Amino acid sequence: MNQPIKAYIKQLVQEAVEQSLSQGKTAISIGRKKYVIANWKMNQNLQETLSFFQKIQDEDGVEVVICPPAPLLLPAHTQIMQEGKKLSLGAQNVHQEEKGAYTGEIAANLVKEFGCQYTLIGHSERRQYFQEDDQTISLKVKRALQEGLTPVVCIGETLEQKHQAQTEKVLTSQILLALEGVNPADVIFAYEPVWAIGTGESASPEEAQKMHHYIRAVLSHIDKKSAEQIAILYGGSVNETNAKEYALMPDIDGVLVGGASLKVDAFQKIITVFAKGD
Ligand SMILES: O=C(CO)COP(=O)(O)O
Repeated sequence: MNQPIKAYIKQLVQEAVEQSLSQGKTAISIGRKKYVIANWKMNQNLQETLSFFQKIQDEDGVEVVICPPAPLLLPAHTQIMQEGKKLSLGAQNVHQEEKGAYTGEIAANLVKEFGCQYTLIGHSERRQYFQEDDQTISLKVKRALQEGLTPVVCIGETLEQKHQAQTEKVLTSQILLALEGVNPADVIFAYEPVWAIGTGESASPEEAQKMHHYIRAVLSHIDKKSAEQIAILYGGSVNETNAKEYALMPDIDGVLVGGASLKVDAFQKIITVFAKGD
């Protein structure tokens, strides 16, 4: 990273920390749309998917998005249409190019055609196992928007970065690079501390709120109005028992759920928590 960007990030971190500390609470915490998003990762087969969509119920006041593995998008879409439910679909990843010789990759326009309105971008598992860096993620965000998909950009620090007190710096850099050349209002962010994913060790609601507030403070440096509107979701070991505590936090606008989204009953309870509000 070049020096001017580094200096800019440092200045942003300082200002955002000060703003975050001085306000304590975000002024505008109501009126934002709520989201409950399921990330099935590489789980569920066709039969399990059809059965899930038969059983799961939409609820007013919350946008429910399911992100199944790519080959299950079309059957899921068909099932949702048949059931007439208000459920949305998201891809777990899309490629940054429109089309071409990229064996095994997934085109954004194709998932859109298969009924997706959303796509996850930059999940930590993509960053870790598929070497996705912030530059690639930035291109993917642009591609998703070009194809009419809403990107759900995943950001978060590793355990090592947390221990080195790097969290704010990491998040700031991830946010700035993801939003390069993009209208922030078109994006959803998911704060997923890497150390909390699939470990059963979730960030406490207070800890998550603090980071969400920080993320919103960084966003307000880019565009104050958008920052008040952007949904910031928490992800990392969310389940039907702890969801309520996150829902009570003013800067947490929903959750991105892995393991607990595979079980209809658990996931339905999480939807209800966010539909009812606090
Ligand atoms: O990675 C996640 C969602 O994208 C979180 O996974 P878990 O809910 O299984 O921790």
